[in-house]
Amino acid sequence: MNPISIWHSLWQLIRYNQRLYWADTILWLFIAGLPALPGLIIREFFNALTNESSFLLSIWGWIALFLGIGLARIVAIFTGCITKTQHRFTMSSLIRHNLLMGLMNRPGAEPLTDRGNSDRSVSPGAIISFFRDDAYQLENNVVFTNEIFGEAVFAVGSLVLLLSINAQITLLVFLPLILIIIILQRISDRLKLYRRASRQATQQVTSMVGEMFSAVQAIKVANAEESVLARLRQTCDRRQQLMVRDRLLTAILESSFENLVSIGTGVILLFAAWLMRSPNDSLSVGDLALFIYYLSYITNFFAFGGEFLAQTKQSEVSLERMAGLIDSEGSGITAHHRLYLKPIAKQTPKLPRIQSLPLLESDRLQDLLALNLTYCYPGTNRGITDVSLRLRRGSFTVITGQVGSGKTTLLRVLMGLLPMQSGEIYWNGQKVNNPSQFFAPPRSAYTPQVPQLFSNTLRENILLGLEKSNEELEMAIALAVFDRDLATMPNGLNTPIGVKGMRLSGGQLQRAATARMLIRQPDLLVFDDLSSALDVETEQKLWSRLFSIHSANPNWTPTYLVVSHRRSVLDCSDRIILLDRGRVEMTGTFDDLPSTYF
Ligand SMILES: Nc1ncnc2c1ncn2[C@@H]1O[C@H](COP(=O)(O)OP(=O)(O)OP(=O)(O)O)[C@@H](O)[C@H]1O
Repeated sequence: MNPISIWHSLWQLIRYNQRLYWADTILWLFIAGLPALPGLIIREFFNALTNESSFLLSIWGWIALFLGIGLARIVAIFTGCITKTQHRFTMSSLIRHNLLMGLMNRPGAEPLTDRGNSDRSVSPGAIISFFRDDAYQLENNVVFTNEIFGEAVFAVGSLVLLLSINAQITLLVFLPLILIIIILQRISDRLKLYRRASRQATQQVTSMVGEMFSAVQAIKVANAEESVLARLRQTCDRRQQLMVRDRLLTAILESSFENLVSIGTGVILLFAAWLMRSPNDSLSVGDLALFIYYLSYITNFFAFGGEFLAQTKQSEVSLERMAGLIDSEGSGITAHHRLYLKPIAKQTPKLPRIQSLPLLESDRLQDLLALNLTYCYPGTNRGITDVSLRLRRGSFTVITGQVGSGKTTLLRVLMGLLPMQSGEIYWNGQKVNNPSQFFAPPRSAYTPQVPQLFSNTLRENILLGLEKSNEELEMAIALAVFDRDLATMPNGLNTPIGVKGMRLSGGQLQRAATARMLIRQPDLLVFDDLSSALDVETEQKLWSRLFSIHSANPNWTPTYLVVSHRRSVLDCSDRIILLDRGRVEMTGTFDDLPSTYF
């Protein structure tokens, strides 16, 4: 994988909305540049006092001129705030969008890891620090570029002006710059090291808070409140130390740059004063005033530039972290995608409709072949090895085996939810190169042992943004044997089901997830052990409704792949795959199962 270039990434971000970027840049040029005008006025004013200027104004004229410039700057600042806010929001939205898309495109059951941190696993709680802090860091860095651009333009202008007044003194301004560059070079590794450590410490805290909240019951049952809190305190203390170290280094650097340029300015002015005392001095009082005024433009730019470079080093850490999380190059974080944000003074664009397009006839499942699928969980020899299977259109295949024999792993590898380490999958004879994107509705749908539902209404959970008629919704609910349960809910489909569906029973959760699956009318229906949450009668009813799909709807011929231990399910299967310690022990029918199985 190519190393990530922060400069290239910043350029990619700048290019995303160039109109907005340049509008903001021009406004910030005004904001940075308007204070330069008083410098010229000051020169004329002082020269007028010593009769060296032909630009004569009354005292009110001078005041009006200053006020006019001040007013223009206020207007520029207000307008600049609008463009700046929009630009900031656009930048962080793009980064967060890409981060989210990267996470969505990963094999869904693979644990999240931080490649930049020895492949340590990242808990869902810790993701916050990537989305919040790292995205913000990059956003800050991009918007800094147009401010620094404005500063640079005026610094160069000032430099030219000062060189024309006195080149000797002007060249002295480069002394602080040289020192700033030396300091930055020496400190850049440490800057990155401290930033990485503080980000990881934040990640540990958010991760622990997330785990604690999702395990409140377990903590209480174990009477472990004190020790969990002590551990949290320890993690927070460590974060505090690392954050202080990181912030302190940044603050020391910033103040060093500012002090360096201030001291440099002092030295230059002393030198200028000394020059003015010499008999062949060519510096007028107005020139000196102008010199003092414009000198700060150049020196401030150096201090600002130093801070910008230090910030860029820290952004490099953020970029590496985010790219490591989604296992992509840095370009994945800054890739251009449409965002549907509200533009300034325009209506918010409409989001595209989510439609489930029917499969082409040629794409419908006729034959699914998986050859030698192998996957071992990281750091273990557990998982599945060399598992092959074949599914024909309309068939009913059951995967069975002892607890821990690899049934769930096999389904996940086949569906692309875990990345296979070796093996091949063919859909109608065509090789499937990216199972995680291929095995999705309307080709296939999967209900895991513990389905994930969201804190929303039942309708939203089943549709997940899909546009379907009420009849289709009702049909999917009836097929999933959820109709009776629904009839007892006063708000029907508009019933909120609570966080992760906690207001539903285990069986209701599983059947709601089944309805979510069926409304998409997939060709391949994959279930992981429905019997874990359903009683025998409900499960039987569910199977009889699922098997009636084709007769009720001849355009839909589902193929079934299920994990089950239940005799009744095994008995009506076309094919059984018996797994043992991650390998296929037997492929056959119910009668072929070894007598020791039951
Ligand atoms: N995330 C994981 N990390 C490490 N090992 C795992 C992980 N998940 C499962 N395993 C191990 O992989 C093996 C297969 O697990 P799997 O969940 O596929 O079995 P299973 O047959 O579906 O079990 P069950 O009948 O309990 O659902 C087991 O030995 C299990 O301990």
